[in-house]
Amino acid sequence: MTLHAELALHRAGFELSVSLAVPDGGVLAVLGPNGAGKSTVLACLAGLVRAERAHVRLGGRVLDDGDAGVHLPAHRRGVGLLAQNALLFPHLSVLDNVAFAPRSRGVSKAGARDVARRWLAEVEAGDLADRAPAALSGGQAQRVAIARALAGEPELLLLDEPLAALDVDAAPAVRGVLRRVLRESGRKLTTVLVTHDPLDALTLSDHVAVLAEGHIVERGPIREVLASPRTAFTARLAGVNLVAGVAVRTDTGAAVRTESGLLFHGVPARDLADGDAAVAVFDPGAVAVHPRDVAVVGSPRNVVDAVVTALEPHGPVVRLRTREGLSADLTPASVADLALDPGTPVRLAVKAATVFVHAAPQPPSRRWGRQ
Ligand SMILES: Nc1ncnc2c1ncn2[C@@H]1O[C@H](COP(=O)(O)OP(=O)(O)OP(=O)(O)O)[C@@H](O)[C@H]1O
Repeated sequence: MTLHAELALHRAGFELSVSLAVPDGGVLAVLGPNGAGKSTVLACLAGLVRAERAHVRLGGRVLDDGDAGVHLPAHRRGVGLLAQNALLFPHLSVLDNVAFAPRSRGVSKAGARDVARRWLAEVEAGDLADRAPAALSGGQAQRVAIARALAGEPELLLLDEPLAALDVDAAPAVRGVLRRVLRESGRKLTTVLVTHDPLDALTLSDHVAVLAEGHIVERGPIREVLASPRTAFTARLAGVNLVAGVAVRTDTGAAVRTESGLLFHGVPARDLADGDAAVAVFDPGAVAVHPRDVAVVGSPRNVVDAVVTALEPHGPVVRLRTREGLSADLTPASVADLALDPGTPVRLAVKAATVFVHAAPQPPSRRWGRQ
């Protein structure tokens, strides 16, 4: 079922205003920093929190229509919610936990158990049917919780950080199960997934919406959003550098002027206009690191003084992080040659040809100001 939702509410120091659409069978990942409003969006969709302005439609059904005073209770929404923790009923066996949802829809006890067995097999937990929840590992319990959510035959599945509580050994298997049940051909399950983990977003979803301070600041196919990040949050997810400011046209292309007056030169996107909020995006591999006291050779357009804060292994290279928020990738040999340590002052150089300048979202306060 296609989901259309428009939600707005405010709390002390927090305003939420989002509209989102997920096509029939689509998986939308909602990403964003702590406190951005991700769980609040899910709670509104699940009917657990009542937004001040709410229009939510699932296929032909209206779940919320603030103007008409419609607010369906959670149990009448046809929505399955899977949280970080499995939250199984401790006094019921695994089989009866999963059978609970079809039972509540009026299916006979034997029929509900058949449905439960089918779903347990689907999540590779058929052999756990007779266990008590207390006798399950975290990964097993979460698989059972997936089966329980799906046995209710929801039209909309809401996943709130479904892998976050699992250890690194258990998460991949459960991710694999989720991926399979979400992608199963012929199943038209519309899903909204809240996650902090870009890997979950990449492996489980088709589209992504990035939420910041209660507003969607980026959205689109996940690979496109990560390829052209417009906010620091998405840049960090994508592992690239991002410098924010205002677009300035130059003789050779464009630059971003930062709040401190620094100009960052690069190749402009086609739709960029002077004065737009803009970001300069570049790969840590494109950043050359020099000692502070030696003149930079060649003619890179962008030269920034920085101070090393951390050196981290990153595959075959070492990722250098700086107090100024920029990262650079170096070989271990260069780190040794340059005698780099936290606290070392350095000079970073980036060629304009490796920097992409494109429009950024307006800060929420400015957007509000215009409405
Ligand atoms: N029950 C509540 N009562 C009052 N304020 C709340 C409540 N729940 C959340 N908030 C506030 O609403 C804002 C959005 O919180 P929400 O939990 O939706 O963010 P989130 O993006 O899910 O964050 P996280 O990634 O940390 O889980 C935050 O400012 C939070 O402090």
